[in-house]
Amino acid sequence: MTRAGLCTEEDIEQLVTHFYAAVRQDAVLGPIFNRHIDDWPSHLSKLVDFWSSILRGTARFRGAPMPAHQALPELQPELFQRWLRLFAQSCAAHTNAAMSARAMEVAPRIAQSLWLGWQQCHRAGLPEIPLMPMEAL
Ligand code: HEM
Repeated sequence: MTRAGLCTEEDIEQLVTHFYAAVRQDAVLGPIFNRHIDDWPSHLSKLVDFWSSILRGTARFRGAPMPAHQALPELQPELFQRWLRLFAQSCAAHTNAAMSARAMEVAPRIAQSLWLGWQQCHRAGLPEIPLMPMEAL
């Protein structure tokens, strides 16, 4: 299967829309996202580009996730874990199981990398706090 054959743009739009609707309703993550994001349509469009680049190899994404997350002062491992649990729920609810499986391989690795980068920025010299493995969430 080519990478573009894994899923359609519509599949990705559905996943991103479902996930960020859940995020915005989440008691803990919702207020953080709503504090930092003024323009939701533009955020969702950027996230569709992000996942399209990863899952379909379209190379459309032009952002910089590491500095964007390092600029969020309130990040903690529990927040990444909560993000991953919600993302897993949105993936499980999607009709394209192959796409969801791939997204769930990639998302924990990106979360780990963003959390490591955040700690290097905000906890330099302190012991690294690991994220819990996905199976334990
Ligand atoms: C604790 C968990 C997370 C929180 C609270 C969070 C929050 C945010 C917020 C508020 C923004 C917008 C920043 C801005 O435009 O000023 C953002 C951007 C973004 N997030 Fe997250 N995020 C989390 C985890 C993740 C993970 C695990 C991924 C990927 C798997 C991800 C992917 C992205 C991407 C691609 C952007 C756009 C970055 C850019 O503008 O270049 N986020 N996130």
